[in-house]
Amino acid sequence: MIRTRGLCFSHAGGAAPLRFADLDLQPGGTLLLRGRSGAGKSTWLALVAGLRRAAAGELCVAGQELGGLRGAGLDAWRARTIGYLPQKLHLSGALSVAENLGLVYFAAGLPCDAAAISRALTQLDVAALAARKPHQLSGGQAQRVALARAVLRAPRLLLADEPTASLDDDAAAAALALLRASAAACGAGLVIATHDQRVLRALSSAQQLDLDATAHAQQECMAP
Ligand SMILES: Nc1ncnc2c1ncn2[C@@H]1O[C@H](COP(=O)(O)OP(=O)(O)OP(=O)(O)O)[C@@H](O)[C@H]1O
Repeated sequence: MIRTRGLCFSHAGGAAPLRFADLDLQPGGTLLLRGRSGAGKSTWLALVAGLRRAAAGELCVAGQELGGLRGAGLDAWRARTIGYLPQKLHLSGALSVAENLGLVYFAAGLPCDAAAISRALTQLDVAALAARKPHQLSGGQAQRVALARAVLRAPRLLLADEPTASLDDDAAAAALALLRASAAACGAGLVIATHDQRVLRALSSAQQLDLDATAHAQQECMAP
C-alpha cells in the first residue's frame, strides 16, 4: 500500500530538512504516524497524498510511483486513491454540507453523484444535516461531514491528520471508531497521524512509524 525508501523533504526557506525512516505498509493495513509537534507528520502525509514532492527518495502508494506523476495525472490519481481528513477541516462556509461533498466530484471533473453523497452522509449519521452550512454544525458533526467527504469515492488509502486533537475522551473514541469503520467499509488502508496518547493506547497493536526516532538530516537533502 505504501512503500518509502530514503524519503526526504525540505520546506522552502525554513527548518532543517526532514528525512523519514523507510516504511512498508501492506494493503488494508493501519499505520500510526507518531511524533511530537513539528516532527513532520503533516509533511509526511502531504508527501504520501502527492500534495508535496519529495526532495529525494522513492515513494510508491497503491502501486503508483509518485515521482513519475505530474500535474493533471497526479491530481486524477489523488482523486481516485486518497481520502484525506485534514487537521483543519476546510469545509467551505458558503456551501451546504451536501454541496461541500459535491466539490469532490467537481475537483475530479466528474458529474456529481447525489445518491453517493446521501449514502456517505447516512453512513456517518449526518444525513439530516445535508442542507446546513458548516457554521451550523458542532465540532463533532463537522468532523463527521469531513470524514464523509474523505471516504465519498471509496479511497484506497485514508489519511487522517490529528483526528482527535481538541476532542474530549468520548468524542475522541467515537472519531477513532468512525475512522476505522469507514476505512474498513471501503477496504482502505488507514494512516492516523497523532501524538494523542489515547489513540496510541487504543491502537497499540497497529504498525507505527515514529518520526521522533527519525534523525533530522544534518546536511541538505540531495535534489532528485
Ligand atoms: N510551509 C512551511 N515552511 C517552512 N517550514 C515548515 C512549513 N510547514 C512546516 N514546516 C516545518 O516543518 C517541520 C514539520 O512540520 P509538520 O507540520 O509536518 O509537523 P507535524 O508533526 O505535523 O506538527 P503538528 O503535530 O504540530 O501538526 C516543522 O519544523 C515545521 O516548522
